[in-house]
Amino acid sequence: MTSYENFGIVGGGAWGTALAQLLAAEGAPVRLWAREAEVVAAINAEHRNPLFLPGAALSPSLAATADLAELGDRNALLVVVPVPYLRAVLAELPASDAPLIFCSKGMEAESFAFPIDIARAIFPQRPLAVLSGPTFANEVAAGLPTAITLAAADPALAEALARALARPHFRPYVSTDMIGAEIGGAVKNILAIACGIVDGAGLGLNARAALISRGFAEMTRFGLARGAEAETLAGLAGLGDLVLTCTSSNSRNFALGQGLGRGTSAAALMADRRTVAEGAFSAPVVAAAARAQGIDMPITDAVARLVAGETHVADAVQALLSRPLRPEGR
Ligand SMILES: NC(=O)C1=CN([C@@H]2O[C@H](COP(=O)(O)OP(=O)(O)OC[C@H]3O[C@@H](n4cnc5c(N)ncnc54)[C@H](OP(=O)(O)O)[C@@H]3O)[C@@H](O)[C@H]2O)C=CC1
Ligand SMILES: O=C(CO)COP(=O)(O)O
Repeated sequence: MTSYENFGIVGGGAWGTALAQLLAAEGAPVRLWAREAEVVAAINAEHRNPLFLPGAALSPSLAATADLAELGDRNALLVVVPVPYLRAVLAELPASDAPLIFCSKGMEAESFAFPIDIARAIFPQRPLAVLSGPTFANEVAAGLPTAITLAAADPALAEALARALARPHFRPYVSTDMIGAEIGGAVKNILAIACGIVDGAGLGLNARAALISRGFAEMTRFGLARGAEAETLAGLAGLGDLVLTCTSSNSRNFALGQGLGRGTSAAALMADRRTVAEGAFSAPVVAAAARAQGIDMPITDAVARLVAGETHVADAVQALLSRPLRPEGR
C-alpha cells in the first residue's frame, strides 16, 4: 500500500494553515501554498498566520510558498481553497499524479459543481478524496480532539490517506461516499447561517433545535437525490458538522447569520471581509440546484433570499412558520 508522507497544502486560510500545522507539529516537513505574500512571509519568518489563524504558533518545519510549482514534488495535496476560487487555482496546479484531497465546503455557482466534479473535469486520471467534518481550524491547530470523515471512491486510497493524516488527537473515519461528504459540508454552512439568524434575532433555542432537525431533513433530501448515503449525512460530515456550526459563534457562517438576525444587511456584513462564510456563496446555488430537481428546501431558500437582500428576517420566519402542516418524515 502506498504511504503518503510528503504533503502539500493548497491554501493559506485558517483551515489550510491548521491542517498544515497538524501535519508539521512534530517536525515533519510540510509545504503550504498561499496566494498572499503577507501570509507566506508571516509563516516563514514568524511561524504564524495572523491574518487567518491568529493565536496559533506554527511549527518551523512548515514552509510557505507563493509558487504553486513548488508543490509539484508532493505525493499528496490537501486542497483548501474556498469553492468560488477553486477552479482557477486547480488550473494552475503543477502536473502530477498525486492524490488531491478536497477540504473546502461549498458548491460552485452556475456549474452546480462540487469540488470533486470540478477536479474530475480538469484531472480525469488523478485520484481524488474528500476530508470533511466538525473541525474548527483553531481547535485542530491547538491539538484538541477531533474526528473527521475521509472519503475516496477507492477504499484502499481512503485507508492510506487516513493512516497518513491520523494523529493521536485527530481521527479520520473512512468512507467511499465522496458526494455525501461534500453535500454535508456545503449544506451545513447554509443552515449555520439560518441558526445564526435565529440567535441574532432572539428567536430562542426551540427555534434553533427545529432548524437543526428540519435543516437536516433538507440536507438528507438533497443528498439522497444526488446519490449520497444516509449514513454519511448522519455522520461527522453531515449531522456532526451541522451541530458544531449551528451552535457556536466561532463559526463564521453562524456569526454572519447573527449579524443578519440583528438587522445588519448582508452587503454590509460581507463588505471588506477577508475570511469566508461559504454558506453565503452556496445558499443561492444549492437553492437553485434543489429547485431544478424539484427538491423542497425552504430553509436553504430563505437563507438565499436573506443573503441576497430580497426579504427580511420577520417575513422569512413567517413564511417558514405558515407552510402547510405535514408529516414529519417528508
Ligand atoms: N475555518 C475552518 O474552521 C474550516 C474551514 N473549512 C473550509 O475550508 C475552506 C477554506 O476556508 P478557510 O481556510 O477557513 O478560509 P479563510 O476564511 O480563513 O481564508 C480565506 C481564504 O480564501 C483565499 N482566497 C481569497 N480570495 C482568493 C482568490 N481570489 N483566489 C484564491 N484564494 C482566495 C485566501 O487565500 P490567500 O491567503 O491566498 O488570500 C484564504 O486562503 C472553505 O471552503 C471552508 O468552508 C473547512 C473546515 C474548517
Ligand atoms: O466548517 C467549519 C467547521 O467544521 C467551519 O465553519 P465556518 O466556516 O462557519 O467557520
